[in-house]
Amino acid sequence: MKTVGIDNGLSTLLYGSNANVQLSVPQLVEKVLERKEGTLSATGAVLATTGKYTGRSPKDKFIVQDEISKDKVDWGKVNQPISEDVFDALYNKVVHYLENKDEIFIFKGFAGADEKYRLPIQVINEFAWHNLFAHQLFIRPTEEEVATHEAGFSIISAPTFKADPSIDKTNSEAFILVSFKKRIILIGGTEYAGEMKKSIFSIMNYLLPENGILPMHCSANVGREGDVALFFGLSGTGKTTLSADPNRKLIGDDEHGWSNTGVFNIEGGCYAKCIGLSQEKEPQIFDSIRFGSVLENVVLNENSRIPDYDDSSLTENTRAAYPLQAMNNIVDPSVAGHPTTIIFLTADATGVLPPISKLSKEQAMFHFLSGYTSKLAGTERGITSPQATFSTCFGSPFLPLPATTYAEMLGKKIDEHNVQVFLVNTGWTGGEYGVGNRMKLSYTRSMVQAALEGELTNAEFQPDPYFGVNVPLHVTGVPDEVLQPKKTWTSEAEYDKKARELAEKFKQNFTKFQHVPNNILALGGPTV
Ligand SMILES: Nc1ncnc2c1ncn2[C@@H]1O[C@H](COP(=O)(O)OP(=O)(O)O)[C@@H](O)[C@H]1O
Ligand SMILES: C=C(OP(=O)(O)O)C(=O)O
Ligand SMILES: [Mn+2]
Repeated sequence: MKTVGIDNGLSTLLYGSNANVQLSVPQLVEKVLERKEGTLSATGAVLATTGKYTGRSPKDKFIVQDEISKDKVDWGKVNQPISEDVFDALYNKVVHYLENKDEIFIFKGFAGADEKYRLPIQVINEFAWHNLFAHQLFIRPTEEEVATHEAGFSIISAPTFKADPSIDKTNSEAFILVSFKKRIILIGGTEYAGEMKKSIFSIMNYLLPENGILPMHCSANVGREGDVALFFGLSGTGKTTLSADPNRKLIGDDEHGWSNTGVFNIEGGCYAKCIGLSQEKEPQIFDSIRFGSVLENVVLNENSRIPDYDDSSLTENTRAAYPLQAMNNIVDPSVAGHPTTIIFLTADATGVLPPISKLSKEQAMFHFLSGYTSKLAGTERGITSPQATFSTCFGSPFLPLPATTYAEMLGKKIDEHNVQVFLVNTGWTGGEYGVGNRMKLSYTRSMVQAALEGELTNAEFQPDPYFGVNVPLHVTGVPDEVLQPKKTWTSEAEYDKKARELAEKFKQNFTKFQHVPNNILALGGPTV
């Protein structure tokens, strides 16, 4: 990908005497312990807590509105504008702040596993553990690549620098600012490491389409026959969990690009939610949490240093960050062919969407643009129980361009490669949130397996009475009644009421897509 070398006054940070450049994992672990930023778990993972900000803070995220971004970005609540002056003033303060620290940490690497499209990035951190996170999550360069590395985008992260909204014109003490002109992401006031990875994803969502590549908020894996599957979904819907499959090689757990030759991971590591994690239910993830992994807001037993994954006292959004290489079943480098199956994951808190259904082309476009799901507890600030949301492309917080840009690209690719698309509800069953329960993970896994291994190709289907999507009557490993939401509710009348309400919400939400062809709603939307 085309890149520009940036200096932008960064040289005082990059070449300052306090700069620790490209430390190795063990060196970073030592730094974390020496600086008392974190502690060590029984398996050698580094544990850090993040204080007040234990999830992303969307209200504190801004994009600089300048001549480059002005007419491209889909401005609004997700992509809030700030002026160049505001950015520059904060930028100068943060650089000055970091110049005066005893030590800072710099990682150079890449975003994008396909060498043709990769973006050289550098991450400049106040915290050693954040730099370790960058090392684990982004793509590591070889020694030769470091020597010639010229960053095309930089993250500067100074969590202990707090903005003053009245002077700095931010929303709070925390800020995540992106300048496409200066090619800088400036983060302050928050210690949540996820801001770094998701802001690189956000800029890739801006840059990749310029090269004809579709960026996607999805996980990806590949089966024995080379069959690639994508799992789109908002946070907590199961991208990471369901893509870690002993029968399939992992490509990546969260962010991918789809080029003319196939899909590639944007990252080099995974960032798994680990609340309730157990070796029995999620062995691949559990066993990847080893030396140098980062555990964020996980509580350890004081003595044994064994993580208590059931402890949500710091947040529901506890996380583990580890490199792909920590898993034993991966594609390396994370590049593969065109997908044959796409799964849209939704966590429906109303419990009316069927747990698995097959979508027509129009239904696929309708559901991709709708992006109906729930925000689950913890990932975003202020969310403490599932909250229904329509998140375009199953990733609206990360999309600088209009949703239709991505949807049109996806539609073309689905046609061109004859991809089958399923909608999988990993959310509630037997009633809405509070009454019913979350779908059993083992059932969801069986449904996914059926979709990926051809069991559903010639299966018997019945259209859902409200959404028209095709629901299979049988799936190996799943009781038949689980497949029909109505049969799982104690009151059929209650189910009908909720389903109708949700269908209405879908239609209401879709009115925002004025320029989308009518047949998408007519043929792809609710049937009531
Ligand atoms: N039926 C289900 N399908 C997928 N995940 C489930 C299911 N039921 C519970 N979970 C839990 O929900 C969480 C999904 O998180 P994760 O896979 O990290 O989501 P994402 O990667 O999309 O953010 C995990 O903690 C997983 O154990
Ligand atoms: C890290 C995040 O998402 P995911 O759960 O999809 O990894 C996030 O949304 O901050
Ligand atoms: Mn994930």
